[in-house]
Amino acid sequence: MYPSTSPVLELKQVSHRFDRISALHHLNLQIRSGERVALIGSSGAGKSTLLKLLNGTLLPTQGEVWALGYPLSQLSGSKRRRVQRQIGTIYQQFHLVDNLAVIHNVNAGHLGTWPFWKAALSLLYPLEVETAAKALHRVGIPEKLYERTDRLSGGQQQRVAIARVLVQNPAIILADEPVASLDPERSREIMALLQSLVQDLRRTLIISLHSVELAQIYCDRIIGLRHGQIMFDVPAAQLTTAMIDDLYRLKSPESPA
Ligand SMILES: Nc1ncnc2c1ncn2[C@@H]1O[C@H](COP(=O)(O)OP(=O)(O)OP(=O)(O)O)[C@@H](O)[C@H]1O
Repeated sequence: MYPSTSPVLELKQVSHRFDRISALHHLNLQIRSGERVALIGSSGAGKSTLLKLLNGTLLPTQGEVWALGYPLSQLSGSKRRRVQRQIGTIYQQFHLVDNLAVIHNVNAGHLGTWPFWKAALSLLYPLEVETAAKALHRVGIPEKLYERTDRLSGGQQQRVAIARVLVQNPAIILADEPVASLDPERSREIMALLQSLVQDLRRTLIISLHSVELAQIYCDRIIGLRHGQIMFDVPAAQLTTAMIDDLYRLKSPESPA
């Protein structure tokens, strides 16, 4: 069992470059179990890159990312995948298979643990129906179990993506702008759902958001990223207008007017 006092995610002097673009520079960060952390900052600040480093989709070009006590870049493929199964990710574009019934998309949460034959069989005769139904019930759309996914609204599709993560049952949930495609009311509903799920299930949430307001309402810690660096890392209640203005300012102070 992973000790609850240790950080569940840790970045030690992490930098990441894409060829000539330096996306993140020398980040140091610790995230503890149960925290709800929002990443905010302008387009291109490095939020998605940071989330990809945290779930091991990308390995840093410098430094080390530790997840649940393991240094990701030093793990063999199978060991890294085992740690990655403990980290579920939700995306802006849902990443669902449109022409399949909802149950198959929810069951995709088992793909990290099911052998190939089981996944293939389940496409013909859905397996673990009760688990999928429970997850859909938890996200508020139990009646959609056998509906074709592309017949659902954007908000409902995001609920399916969240149900898939529930089935995966990870310790950590990452969300990359999960409400960016939704209207304000649907955005608040999805944020409230994520907040209640991670609280009830005692999970950790790291979420990138374009809305500072949503970050303040639904998260307890806010990290501001600017040009690949951490500008601030504060409890949500301590975020000030000046900090927000500084974060989204178009020019840096040293730039000529
Ligand atoms: N695959 C890639 N190849 C090259 N450059 C990349 C790649 N992915 C991201 N970048 C660059 O890295 C920097 C950080 O991008 P990133 O997507 O992490 O920002 P972001 O804060 O998530 O932006 P947004 O809010 O628009 O999603 C940007 O300069 C971007 O152009």
